[in-house]
Amino acid sequence: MTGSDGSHREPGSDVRAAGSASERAREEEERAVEQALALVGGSSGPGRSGGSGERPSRSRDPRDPRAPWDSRDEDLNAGRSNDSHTGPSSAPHAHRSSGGDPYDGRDSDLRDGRAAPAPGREQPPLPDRPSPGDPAKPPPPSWDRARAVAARAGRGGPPATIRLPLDRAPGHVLAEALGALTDLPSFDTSAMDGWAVAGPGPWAFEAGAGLLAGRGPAAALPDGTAVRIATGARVPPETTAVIRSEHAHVDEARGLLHARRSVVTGQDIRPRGQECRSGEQLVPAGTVVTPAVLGLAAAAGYDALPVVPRPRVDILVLGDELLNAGLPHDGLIRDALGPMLGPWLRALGAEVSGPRRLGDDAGALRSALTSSDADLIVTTGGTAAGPVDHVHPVLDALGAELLVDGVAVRPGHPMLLARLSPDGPYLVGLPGNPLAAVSGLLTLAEPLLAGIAGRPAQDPYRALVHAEVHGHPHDTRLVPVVHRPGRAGGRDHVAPLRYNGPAMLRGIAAADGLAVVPPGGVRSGTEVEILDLPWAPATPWTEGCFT
Ligand SMILES: Nc1nc2c(c(=O)[nH]1)N[C@H]1C(S)=C(S)[C@@H](COP(=O)(O)OP(=O)(O)OC[C@H]3O[C@@H](n4cnc5c(N)ncnc54)[C@H](O)[C@@H]3O)O[C@H]1N2
Ligand code: MOO
Repeated sequence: MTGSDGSHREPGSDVRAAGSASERAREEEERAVEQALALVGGSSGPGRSGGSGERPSRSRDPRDPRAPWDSRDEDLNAGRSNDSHTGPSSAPHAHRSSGGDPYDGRDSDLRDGRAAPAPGREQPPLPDRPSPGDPAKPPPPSWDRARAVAARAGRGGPPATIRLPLDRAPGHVLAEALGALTDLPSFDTSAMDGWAVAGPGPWAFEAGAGLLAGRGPAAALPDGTAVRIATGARVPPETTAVIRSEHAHVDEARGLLHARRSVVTGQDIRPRGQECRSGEQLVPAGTVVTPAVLGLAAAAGYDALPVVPRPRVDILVLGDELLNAGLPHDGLIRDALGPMLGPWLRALGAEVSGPRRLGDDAGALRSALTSSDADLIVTTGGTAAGPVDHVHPVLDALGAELLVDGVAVRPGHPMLLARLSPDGPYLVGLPGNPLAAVSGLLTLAEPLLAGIAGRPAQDPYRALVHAEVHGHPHDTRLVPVVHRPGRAGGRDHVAPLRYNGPAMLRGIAAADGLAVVPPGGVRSGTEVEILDLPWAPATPWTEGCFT
């Protein structure tokens, strides 16, 4: 397999000056570390990145349900500041030159030797580069265009509909609008435990349990009388109000009921049809079936729901160097993608089979592709032009149509989208570098699956960022970020995370989104487009997130 990140320094590969001469020197060094961290978005808090007191806000949804923040960012900060003084992992930030932190993606982005543009600065046009392995290939599509192609491909087929019993419907997308099958409530209902009364009081009443929920219709209530009633019971005809038991005085001796406060006609009665009338649309087609939608559907009379079947996805993991268990040894490494992709794809609404580990075996890949009955095959690794990178040659041999062959995005530029045959499965080829694979998953697989599943595309939104994020000279960068609340009247913002190199998962593991950084980069205090990760609190619900 092709090694892609030979130029990366591993955390700790830079050596910090040990044993500073004086306390002041140490303080100065600490300040320098903080400044370096701020430049790569690894710093947070007052006086570090931004530090102006202005807090950018998550601008998508003012009703953002994100809970007030817990210890997450404190933990991250603690980790960082500890690292910056004692841990090996921050050493590169302390001593790197302004040329680039190995973990902000710049060094891998700069294999062609061009300098990273300063955020927000206009870039001169650059000549087209050859794509991996094939100098004759046209330049790859932009990140936006690649996503649009994938989304359109997903929406291409005729929408399928199945009916699933309620307990199997969560996480699916409604194929049709849900109309109420009944009025809700379906009869006039008491909203409180108390007394149903007719006309002005006091009211004569009879002893006994009175009217309970779930019983048949009661006789009409004569004027001047009252009957005990439970919450949820049918209100008898001619009832003018319900009086809560705590607002009623019962004169047992005289058999009379008195109201302790004035009675308003209709009080504490839920009239039939208050929430909806039969046939009224409750939720539109395309809605994800959440637990709340299930409850509403059940209340409105549904036993089964019309939904779009989940897209079926086969995962094929390529690479002879991969281990399924234990510690890396003898040049072999753990497969990080097999364990990650199944749950991630389920969270995107897919029904997943695999991962199957095929090694670097073109024959095995070919027969796995031709025998698959999935809607989408996701492969990992083997997308580049190394001696055992078999994805392109096998797709060529099968006559597959390449819809996207490389994308102008870092990491992940060798990702691809193909269709094996006009009616056959799609294939998303994820690069082997783990963060590059995440990039391919969100750039190509996510919009394709959303299209197949009838799921509405994630609304793009922007959030403020309190750090400069450097851009690649000509490609979009996807950078792991975490949302942070504004404190002390400040505004919510996102903090870019370190350890965002193509071969690293440490940054994305702490992230709840990816910043979409345009080639010009992003200046501190401005907004950047955010792609939510499936576990971000505001992401549309899917069953996969909960199972
Ligand atoms: N001549 C060129 N070579 C490469 C280029 C290029 O432009 N020209 N691009 C590099 C980039 S960027 C990437 S990304 C990789 C993509 O290569 P492949 O998709 O062929 O991936 P592999 O070579 O199979 O693996 C790359 C890297 O990732 C490790 N890997 C693979 N699978 C896994 C896994 N399941 N879990 C953890 N790690 C995995 C693998 O061992 C390699 O280190 O191509 C570059 N080359
Ligand atoms: O830069 Mo590659 O696309 O490692 O991901």
